[in-house]
Amino acid sequence: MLKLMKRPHLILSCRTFYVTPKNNCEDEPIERLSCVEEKIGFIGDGNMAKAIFKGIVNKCLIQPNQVNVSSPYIKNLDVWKEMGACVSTDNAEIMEISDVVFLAVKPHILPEAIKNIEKSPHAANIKNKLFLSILAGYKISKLEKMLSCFEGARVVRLMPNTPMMVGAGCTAFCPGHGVTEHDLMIVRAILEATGICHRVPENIINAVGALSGGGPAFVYLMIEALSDGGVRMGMHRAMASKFAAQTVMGAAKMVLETNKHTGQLKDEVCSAGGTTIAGMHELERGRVRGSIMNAVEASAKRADQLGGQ
Ligand SMILES: NC(=O)C1=CN([C@@H]2O[C@H](COP(=O)(O)OP(=O)(O)OC[C@H]3O[C@@H](n4cnc5c(N)ncnc54)[C@H](OP(=O)(O)O)[C@@H]3O)[C@@H](O)[C@H]2O)C=CC1
Ligand SMILES: O=C(O)[C@@H]1CCC=N1
Repeated sequence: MLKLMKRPHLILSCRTFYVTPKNNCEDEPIERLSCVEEKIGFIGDGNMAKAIFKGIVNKCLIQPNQVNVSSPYIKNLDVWKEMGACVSTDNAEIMEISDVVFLAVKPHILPEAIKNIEKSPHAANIKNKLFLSILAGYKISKLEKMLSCFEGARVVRLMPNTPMMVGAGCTAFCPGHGVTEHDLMIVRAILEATGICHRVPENIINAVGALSGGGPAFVYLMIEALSDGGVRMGMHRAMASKFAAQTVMGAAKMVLETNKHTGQLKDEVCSAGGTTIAGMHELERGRVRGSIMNAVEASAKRADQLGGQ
């Protein structure tokens, strides 16, 4: 609260929530910001950076001109300029002019992306930055070591997903050393404006990445397969795809809003001797459950490899 006294505009825009801690969650009662005044930078301008940008701008948490973005090819940054962001091919410049810096490159690119920044003329002004890493696999200790050349650098490791773009994201985060209460307020403001988030211990972040970080891809495959099945049985593609997506969204809402066990919800659809149980039998024969569990396990193990653990 002491820090907020110096920032009266933030006190005016605070709401207080309490999130009940659950297994694997380390959520704390904390004041919430309804707008973020800091400059937000993205090192890397790919799919995930765009999803976060669109998600927070759509919710008016920030204005587009608060955002700075860098990546190697100026032509690729035109789309960001059109959206109102400030762009550069110089990662050091974007770090200098931003308060909060998303590290949004592919994991194997990070060393190259920050390699020469220390020697750049901008380096002296890269102080007291909050770095938000969305990189799969990279441990906080490794990131803190890589960024230790920047005075006052703090790191929060996040595992987001692309549905943040449409306000339906799902992110776990884990703060590193020296992260302040105000840093956490910024992190929560960004993540809650774009979906749900929970603070977790770092040792489960790779599991989260496998389930919800990459999970949308698994679900798109399922939607496509449902749609293909509908087409095979005579539906037109456009209708089949729309019905498949709406069905997945409806089923997800039932799980989230009825509080019923998924097994019970499944039983409520399967009539005795009916149509759905005939389809369920095929899915079980195809070992769909085991395949999905294996997919999550393989993704989590790959994240361990990417992080060199
Ligand atoms: N996609 C997802 O659903 C999720 C991704 N993540 C993580 O997010 C990170 C980014 O993934 P994603 O957005 O999918 O990847 P993308 O490939 O879409 O984006 C990476 C971006 O980094 C740019 N880039 C390449 N080299 C540099 C450099 N030296 N300096 C600055 N920028 C550079 C690329 O530019 P160019 O294309 O011109 O090479 C590209 O725009 C990854 O670490 C991933 O693990 C986490 C959760 C979900
Ligand atoms: O596929 C990947 O490596 C990234 C991390 C989670 C989702 N996409």
